[in-house]
Amino acid sequence: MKNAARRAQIETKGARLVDEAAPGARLTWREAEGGLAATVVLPEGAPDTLKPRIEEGLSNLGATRVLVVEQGPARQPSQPAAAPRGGHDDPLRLGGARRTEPPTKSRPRGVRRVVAVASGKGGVGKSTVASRLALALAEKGERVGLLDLDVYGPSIPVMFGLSEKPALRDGAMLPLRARGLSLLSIGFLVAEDQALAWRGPMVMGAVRQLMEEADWTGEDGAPLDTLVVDTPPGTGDAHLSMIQRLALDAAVLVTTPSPLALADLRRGKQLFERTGVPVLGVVENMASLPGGPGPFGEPLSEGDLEALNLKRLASLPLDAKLAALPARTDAVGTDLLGSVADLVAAVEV
Ligand SMILES: Nc1ncnc2c1ncn2[C@@H]1O[C@H](COP(=O)(O)OP(=O)(O)OP(=O)(O)O)[C@@H](O)[C@H]1O
Repeated sequence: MKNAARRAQIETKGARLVDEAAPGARLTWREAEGGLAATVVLPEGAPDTLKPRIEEGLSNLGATRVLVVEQGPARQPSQPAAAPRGGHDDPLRLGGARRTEPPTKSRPRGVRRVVAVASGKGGVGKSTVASRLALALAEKGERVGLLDLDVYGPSIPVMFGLSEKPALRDGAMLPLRARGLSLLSIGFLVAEDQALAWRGPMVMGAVRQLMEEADWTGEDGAPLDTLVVDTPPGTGDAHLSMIQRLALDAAVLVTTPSPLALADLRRGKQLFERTGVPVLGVVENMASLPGGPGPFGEPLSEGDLEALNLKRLASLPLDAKLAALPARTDAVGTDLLGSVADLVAAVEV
């Protein structure tokens, strides 16, 4: 916003308005759409009537965009993000080159529990595990959503045969439905082959929209029990910046048993724990073929996992049924993740 005096006026009046309406709420501003966008985090348990009041008040003051969210359950404070730097770890500069303040964690609207599925490298089966885990939770009677934030290769649209753009309700993006799941993907907002060509801030804008401006509440008004998040592969700044913005309740790591897996697992575990997110353990993928080890060699040893203080949650074989799209209506491997689903369903929120 060019006019500094006007900006200062909006910020001051906005701060007073939020302070009076909801003492203890946090208000942050950022430049957006040629003006000022506001994000307000209300204290846990704030009455629902506050949100529209604050949205209207700040819009009337001149905010171009207002997002009001409720604080998730208390957890360890997160470390500020490492300085964004681009380069190998962050080719899209998703770290947010212009960020000047630590990000605010937000809990997606209409969601009780958020679980990330993550891997240090691409192609290890993260989306395969995320989609089967979501279906396995749904088979257990949970209301489940799957959020695909994999900017490097969003697979959910193809996996579930979806190509429509999400509808909007009161400015919030509504998930699509398939196989009993609520689904949103970066691939619904941008064609898969275009995602990498996008400039970093544009990609981050789409990611933010999916994380903060979606409403997962069902048509009957009930929230999701669990939102499974398929995160982009990696343990760099891009990843850190993304997970710092989501109020995650737990994470599941996915790996193949390659010699480099241990270093990846260590980095992945550290990344989540640095931001106060408990890691439930590891799903080892493509770990075996009938009668022997899989293409990546022997499974990870108990000793190695113990040294990392990580539990093996499941060990999936290289199997055509896991290569099949989860949109198929017959069983496609959810049985293999049943115990992981039990563990996730037991995560207290
Ligand atoms: N256990 C398995 N058995 C057979 N095929 C598998 C198995 N796990 C994954 N695949 C196949 O391997 C490919 C990569 O899997 P997937 O897309 O899940 O990996 P990813 O880690 O999410 O990759 P990306 O980082 O590119 O998103 C897919 O074609 C998938 O069907």
